Amino acid sequence: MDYTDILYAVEDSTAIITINRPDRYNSFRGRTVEELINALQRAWVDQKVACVILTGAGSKAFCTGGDQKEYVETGGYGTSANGLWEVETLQNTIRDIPKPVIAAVNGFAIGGGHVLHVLCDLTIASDNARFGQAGPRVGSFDAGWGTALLTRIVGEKKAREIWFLCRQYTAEEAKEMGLVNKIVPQAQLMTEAKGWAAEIAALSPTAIKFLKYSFNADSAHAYGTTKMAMAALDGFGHTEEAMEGKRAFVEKRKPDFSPFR
Ligand SMILES: CC(C)(COP(=O)(O)OP(=O)(O)OC[C@H]1O[C@@H](n2cnc3c(N)ncnc32)[C@H](O)[C@@H]1OP(=O)(O)O)[C@@H](O)C(=O)NCCC(=O)NCCSC(=O)c1cc(O)c2ccccc2c1O
Repeated sequence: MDYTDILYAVEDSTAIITINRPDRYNSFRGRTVEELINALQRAWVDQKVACVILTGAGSKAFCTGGDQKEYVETGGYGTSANGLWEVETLQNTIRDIPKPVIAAVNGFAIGGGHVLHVLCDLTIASDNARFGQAGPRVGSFDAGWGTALLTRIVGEKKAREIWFLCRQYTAEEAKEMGLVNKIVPQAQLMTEAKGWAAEIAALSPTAIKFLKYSFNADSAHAYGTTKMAMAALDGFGHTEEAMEGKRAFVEKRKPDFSPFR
């Protein structure tokens, strides 16, 4: 597959997947999601690869979730070549790939982009990183993994705060919540992430695989909620309420959800 929205490289034993849409703050559309799944599958089968780093191009954003401009312009995020919108498959692939995935968060991890880092096994953040959910502000909800795993990491009250208030949190605040393993200056982010990946590469891949699957098994029940939420979003995304949120973002104004209470 030729990539337009991401970059893929293998350095030593680490696959580096970079979302490459900096002009859209590395938000994703159907094509991006399809390419990310393909890249993760390449890393999955490549025997040289022990670990994956997921990051974003440029200095502003790791990933800001669904491409709101695309949605307002075209009525959707677009699909894969097979006609499916495969974000659920992307999320499951991050969980299922038997190799650790390290999020190297180099700026905003917001909305569906925040959920991607939550799904990653480890998160290294640059000192300018900002974390948060945005769904309720733009008429969306990336629930399931996005709520259940977040709750496991930060606890019920904080997870509800993150989703219900749509605030942004600094790298330090995210680390205090347990969302981040380490913070480094932005210039050192990839070196640090590659260092962690190299440490993992020196260990038994089979032990790592079964440990990852063991961690996953303990939260696997949330898959059902993810399916329900994604199916519900299919219907909700085109409602006037949801479109008010998306249009407001693109038009750079506050949304008015008052007619929908
Ligand atoms: C990330 C921000 C907080 C940054 O704010 P800041 O003020 O610093 O910068 P700007 O807002 O001016 O942004 C700079 C520039 O980038 C463009 N941009 C940023 N984010 C996006 C985006 N998500 N889509 C498209 N474009 C984006 C922005 O328009 C500016 O461009 P200019 O041309 O004007 O210079 C802030 O940008 C922000 O809040 N961004 C939006 C975050 C957001 O709402 N994300 C989507 C949430 S919904 C979602 O992610 C989602 C996930 C799923 O998995 C789904 C699954 C199934 C169905 C639906 C899903 C879904 O909706």
